[in-house]
Amino acid sequence: METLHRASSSCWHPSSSSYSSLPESRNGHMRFGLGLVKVSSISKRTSQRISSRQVRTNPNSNVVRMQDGAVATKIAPIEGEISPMKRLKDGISPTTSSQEGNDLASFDVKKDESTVSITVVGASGDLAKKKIFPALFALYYEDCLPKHFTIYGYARSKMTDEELRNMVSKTLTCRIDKRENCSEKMEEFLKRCFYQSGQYDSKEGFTELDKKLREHEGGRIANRLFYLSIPPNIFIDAVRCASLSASSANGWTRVIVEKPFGRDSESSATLTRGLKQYLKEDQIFRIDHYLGKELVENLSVLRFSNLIFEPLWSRQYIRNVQLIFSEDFGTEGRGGYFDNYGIIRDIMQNHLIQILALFAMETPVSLDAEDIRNEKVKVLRSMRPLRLDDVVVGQYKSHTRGGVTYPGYTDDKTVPKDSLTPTFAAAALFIDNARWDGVPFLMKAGKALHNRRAEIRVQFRHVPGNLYNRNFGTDLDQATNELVIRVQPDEAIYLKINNKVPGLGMRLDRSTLNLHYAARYSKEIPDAYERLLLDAIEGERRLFIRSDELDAAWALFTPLLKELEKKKVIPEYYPYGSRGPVGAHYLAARYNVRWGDLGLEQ
Ligand SMILES: NC(=O)C1=CN([C@@H]2O[C@H](COP(=O)(O)OP(=O)(O)OC[C@H]3O[C@@H](n4cnc5c(N)ncnc54)[C@H](OP(=O)(O)O)[C@@H]3O)[C@@H](O)[C@H]2O)C=CC1
Ligand SMILES: O=C1O[C@H](COP(=O)(O)O)[C@@H](O)[C@H](O)[C@H]1O
Repeated sequence: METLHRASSSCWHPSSSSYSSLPESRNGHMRFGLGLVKVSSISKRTSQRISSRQVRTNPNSNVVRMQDGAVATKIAPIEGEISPMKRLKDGISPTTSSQEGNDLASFDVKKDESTVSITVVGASGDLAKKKIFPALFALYYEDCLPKHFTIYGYARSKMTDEELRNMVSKTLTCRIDKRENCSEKMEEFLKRCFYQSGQYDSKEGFTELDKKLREHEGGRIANRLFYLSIPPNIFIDAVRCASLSASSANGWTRVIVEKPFGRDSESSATLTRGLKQYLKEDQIFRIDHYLGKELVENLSVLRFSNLIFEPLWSRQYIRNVQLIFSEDFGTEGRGGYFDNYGIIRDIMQNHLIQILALFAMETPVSLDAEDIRNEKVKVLRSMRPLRLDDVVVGQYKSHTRGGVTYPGYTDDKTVPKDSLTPTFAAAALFIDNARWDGVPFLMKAGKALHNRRAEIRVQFRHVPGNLYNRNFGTDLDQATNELVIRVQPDEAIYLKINNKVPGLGMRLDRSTLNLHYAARYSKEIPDAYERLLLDAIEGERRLFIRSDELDAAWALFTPLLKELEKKKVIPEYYPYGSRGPVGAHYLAARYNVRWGDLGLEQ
């Protein structure tokens, strides 16, 4: 039996729909969540053991990966599985049909007959060099890319294939824990990278690209992924030209769109309308790279696969939730972009609100993308739009420390001297539904602060009638439990508890139950872009933003953003490298909240 994907223990990918123990076997096929799987390249002995293995599958992919790296193929559409016809209609690669000795139409993909071409539009840019090419190489190294794949860089800059390879090679690294054959793998990878120069609004440029892609595809089923790594004002031109001149004729065509998705509700709706002139919603993959971060993905696992958290996950036990993002560097080099957006659009309206939605959503019907996104939208639509009163904005100013002078935001040449753009914001948000009524969700995001960190802090209520109250002194808030999910750096999940200090007396102290990833797992954590690129290749939409989610998120922030601009609200200035404006503390105090990241022991 053919193996449809190079079996690899590391490319075991958390695609959505099933995460279950393996199902019963029938004629060599395993009952599997939404469909049947034919287990390929698995010995009889292995298949007997298989039921104890955990499996995940992607509803739009025929490839199913076992936890131990073996590979199986979904062969029959049952119980809501996407039919081969719908796959064709949706632009998902068609599959060949062969009877498999049962009454269900088999649709094994012949891997040799399909290719994936990934075109990085804006290949000469910062994001492409910093994130996209390195992530593609990491996927290649991990054997996660299909057998037939080609990578194209597309941009206006004149470059040869060799020059692109040279540029890309400077950005590639191997994981610390996996260096075997690294340079060999890099060479192989680079040979699969090519370049086409062209304008973003030029059908000719994309027609030329199409011609070259077709040569590489060699008559196979051609699946094409375009990654728009370009400034937003040219998104629509590029999509128009790519879709009209370089869409796949017989496979799927998907487009990854980078943020910003507009500046407010209106511009976002215009962008969506523009994209939908040329693409169907299910071809659009709006990326929010925070959704690809390991601990953000883990949020649902933490909540829904442990008994102890979900019962506490409501207003009944949670006093407040804090979403904190800080960077210890300014906007250096990106001031031009940033000044038009500011921290609320750059971080809060997307990364933090997405985390909040995942954190607060009800249990989805299943792990399918649409079920999860439906629940996220409900949360967003249950929230109150932000009021100016519930927001504090700040901007960093120059600061000299240890003989070094750190520039203020407006010292950047690309930023107007009188700019009021916030580089820091704190906000109190509320979800008006039964689960979260009255619970403040506090957000804080800032650049040029004292550290680089992204975390979720959940502060629990006081223990009613606590027998040990007198051991805590007067500050009872200090004695409540706090769950911290540290997204980065140094990923960890820890729970602050009260504990008796060993000894004959009765002294309590605060301790932590700590799941520190570096200590627990030896494997390096993949970059968010790796996960998201792999998802896009596999047609998994769970970690991408649907247009109604985007609309709901903008509806929360647009009135505030307009008011800030109309009233020309002056930001509170804070020194580069500080903890940010003190206004953030007053805001929190209004809701009886103390930021959890300020204490000595955090
Ligand atoms: N860089 C980052 O860390 C992040 C970026 N993003 C988003 O990703 C996208 C790409 O970002 P980034 O790589 O930093 O962008 P760049 O400014 O580096 O632009 C990418 C490429 O687009 C072309 N380009 C730049 N400006 C223009 C213009 N005015 N008109 C036409 N073409 C232009 C250039 O290529 P050429 O001249 O060769 O055509 C450039 O190399 C943007 O939407 C950005 O907002 C999102 C998150 C983080
Ligand atoms: O989207 C953005 O994210 C980065 C922070 O990403 P991280 O993965 O390095 O935490 C931020 O610096 C940038 O301003 C913003 O556009």
